[in-house]
Amino acid sequence: MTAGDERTAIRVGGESGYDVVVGRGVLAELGDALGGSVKKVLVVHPATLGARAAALREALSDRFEVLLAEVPDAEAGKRVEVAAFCWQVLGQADFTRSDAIVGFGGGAITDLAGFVAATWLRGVRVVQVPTTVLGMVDAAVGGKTGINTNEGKNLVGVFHPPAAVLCDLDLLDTLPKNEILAGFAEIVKAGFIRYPEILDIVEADPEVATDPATPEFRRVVELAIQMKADVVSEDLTEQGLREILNYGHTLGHAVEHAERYQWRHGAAVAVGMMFAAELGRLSGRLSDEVADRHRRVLDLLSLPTSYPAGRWNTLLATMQRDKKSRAGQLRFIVLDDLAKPTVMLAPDQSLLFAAYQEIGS
Ligand SMILES: NC(=O)c1ccc[n+]([C@@H]2O[C@H](COP(=O)([O-])OP(=O)(O)OC[C@H]3O[C@@H](n4cnc5c(N)ncnc54)[C@H](O)[C@@H]3O)[C@@H](O)[C@H]2O)c1
Ligand SMILES: O=C(O)C(=O)C[C@@H](O)[C@H](O)[C@H](O)COP(=O)(O)O
Ligand SMILES: [Zn+2]
Repeated sequence: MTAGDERTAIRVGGESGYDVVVGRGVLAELGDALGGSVKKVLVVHPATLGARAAALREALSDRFEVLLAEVPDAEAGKRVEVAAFCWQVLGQADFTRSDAIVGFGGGAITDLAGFVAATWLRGVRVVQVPTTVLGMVDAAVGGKTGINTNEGKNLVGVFHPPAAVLCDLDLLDTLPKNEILAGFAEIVKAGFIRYPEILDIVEADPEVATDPATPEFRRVVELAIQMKADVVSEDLTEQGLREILNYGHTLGHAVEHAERYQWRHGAAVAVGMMFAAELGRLSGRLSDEVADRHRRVLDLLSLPTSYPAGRWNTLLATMQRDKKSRAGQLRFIVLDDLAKPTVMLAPDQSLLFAAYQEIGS
């Protein structure tokens, strides 16, 4: 790993291995990443990135026939109607199995584009070009694709690894600060479950850590990607180890659903990690010191650490529908210590409620 400006390639192993490339200007590698046998390319993007998507089409046009699909922003794009719109575009353009899709946007877009690629003709090539911090460190890596339903978050999806992930840090120049901070929730997650060095860097100076121009930013981004790459290399389809990536997500997804997706995913995960830390503390697994560190680090990043106390019943009902719940039993990732995540199966209702009271506002 590097802290400088050069290109880094982080390998994801498994049956169909691929590189996650990080650096400035790496978008120029897209043509090669798509590959020589591809003829047509569909770039899925939100309106915010319309001008950049048009420039991308121009840059690729000497090698490929490039189509653009502008889709609704953020969670509004992760709907079956939007996937159907993309399928229609692919059908009308006679896309074959040797053509490819590019997800060009934040995590919502890469989830949608990956899902469309996984389902079109039972699976075509996808190259992910994440344009948010969250997309780079988490969503675009690992092949988990999906859309939401009225009942909950990511309830429909397929594991479909990308052919490559290009994280061009130049794309972050236009990303608003609150989006950078939301992405840091997943980076902090990587800090708690695998690389405490991330927490040290954020605590040392959160301004420096969250500034895409600094080596500290590059370091935490690469550590988070490395963590995810290692985990999904070992367990693509979440038979075991991969579950740790859900730290903070059981409650986090329920918060997103309760807020009708008006909260950033990262903000909801921040609250979810606070809840998981309290579950760990109250069950006697986690020290006060590590539990308290959650609040300190998330506060430094201006991420939320509490949620209105009266919403428990709604959140509980949504958590029961989460895909981590099995045979009616809730599952949470909790910590025994820093970098020691484990599964807590079917915790007592009174423990859950007590943990929720601790984060209630
Ligand atoms: N598949 C996975 O493993 C995985 C992992 C983590 C999160 N996710 C999913 O990712 C989604 C959240 O991703 P997100 O936080 O990137 O949100 P997002 O995709 O909604 O993007 C956030 C906002 O940033 C804007 N934007 C994107 N790139 C920009 C740029 N370069 N400049 C200016 N604006 C830009 C978008 O238009 C959008 O309004 C959630 O749906 C979550 O479930 C998936
Ligand atoms: O890649 C994973 O696995 C994760 O759990 C990463 C999470 O950050 C991400 O939000 C993921 O989409 C959640 O997965 P889900 O299966 O709980 O929907
Ligand atoms: Zn997440």
